[in-house]
Amino acid sequence: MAQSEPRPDEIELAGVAKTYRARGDMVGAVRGVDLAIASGEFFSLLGPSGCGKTTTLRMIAGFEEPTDGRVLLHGRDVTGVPAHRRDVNMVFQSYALFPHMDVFENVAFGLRRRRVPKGEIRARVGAMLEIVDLAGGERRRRPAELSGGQQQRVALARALVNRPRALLLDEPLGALDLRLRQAMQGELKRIQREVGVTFVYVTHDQGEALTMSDRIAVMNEGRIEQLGTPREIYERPATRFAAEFIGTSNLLGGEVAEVSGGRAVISHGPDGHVIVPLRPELPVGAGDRLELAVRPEKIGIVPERPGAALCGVRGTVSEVVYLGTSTNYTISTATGSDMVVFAQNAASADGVAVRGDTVWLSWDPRHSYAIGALK
Ligand SMILES: Nc1ncnc2c1ncn2[C@@H]1O[C@H](COP(=O)(O)OP(=O)(O)OP(=O)(O)O)[C@@H](O)[C@H]1O
Repeated sequence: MAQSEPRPDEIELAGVAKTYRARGDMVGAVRGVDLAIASGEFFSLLGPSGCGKTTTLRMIAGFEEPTDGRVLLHGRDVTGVPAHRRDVNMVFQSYALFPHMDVFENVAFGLRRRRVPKGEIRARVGAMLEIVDLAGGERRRRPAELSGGQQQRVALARALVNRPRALLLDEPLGALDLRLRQAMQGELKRIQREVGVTFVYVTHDQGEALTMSDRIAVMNEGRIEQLGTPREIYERPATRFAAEFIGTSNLLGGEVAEVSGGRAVISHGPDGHVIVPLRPELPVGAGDRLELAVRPEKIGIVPERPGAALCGVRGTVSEVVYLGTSTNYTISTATGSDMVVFAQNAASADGVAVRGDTVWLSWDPRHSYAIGALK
């Protein structure tokens, strides 16, 4: 069989920057973003408020023009091409549904405007309402007669019925309460898989990005701090910002006592030590000061000092919070800093430790990751 041509990336940003002028000040909203999103990918832009996610999305849509750099859609340079001539659609947090039209007409609107034949409209809208699970009596209701989640699904159906090559979603679940938001996360993912359209998803919710995305770009102050799969980003955060923004991290630091076999050993307190695998892009020698992180669920609480092959940090239990399936422990360590441990409440884990106990924290060095030099 002949090998198929590699498909061009669906969306490509090359050196894209956006500077706004606001009351005489120049605001660097996006500061040189390079990324390539593949066809059919569920791609998230994740970061805190003001980091430039929405501006990046609006430049892909064509609602904003970059100050610098180029936007390519399906291999074609569309910088300067107006939004309505780009083969992408956007879904807003506010849904922007027509209040006087019922569900069917809201979804059919774009097709009617493009003078698609009536029979085809009926078939396409009907099929789309099936996909978003609104094919029953809801199809004749107006937006005000629908729940938030149902309105969200109408907005989604309306955007997808035009068969865009990519759908851009700006915090689409932001207006929903927690339970509905979690239910809709699963729904959105299912719909995306079913229609096979590229999704670019903006969110400041790390849990949402981790559960839904094929890949995530973590943004901070207009730049991409890290780009990778949810697992890569969670297990190997490249920077202190990524380590702290996504999940909970214990940050430790100190002077490197020894480097061997691609690992650095750092003393911790009078009798503890931490071992950390080194990354090629982060060269470190004995005497350098290094910061590293370890996730709370990777750490075990043990009564005795662990062997030299494991990391071992001594401390006193200062807080125990029982959460049903797990217990969170806070440990004041010998260097005075606090560490957090999440322990599953398995049958064998009953009463691991109580407040005031002196314990050892132990973990496999594979779970320590170096995040940068310490000043
Ligand atoms: N039209 C504008 N004029 C001036 N500054 C703007 C404009 N739009 C956005 N900004 C600024 O650009 C920066 C990035 O904004 P952007 O909306 O892209 O961030 P965001 O990550 O989407 O934030 P949020 O999650 O709060 O929506 C912010 O500092 C914002 O104040």
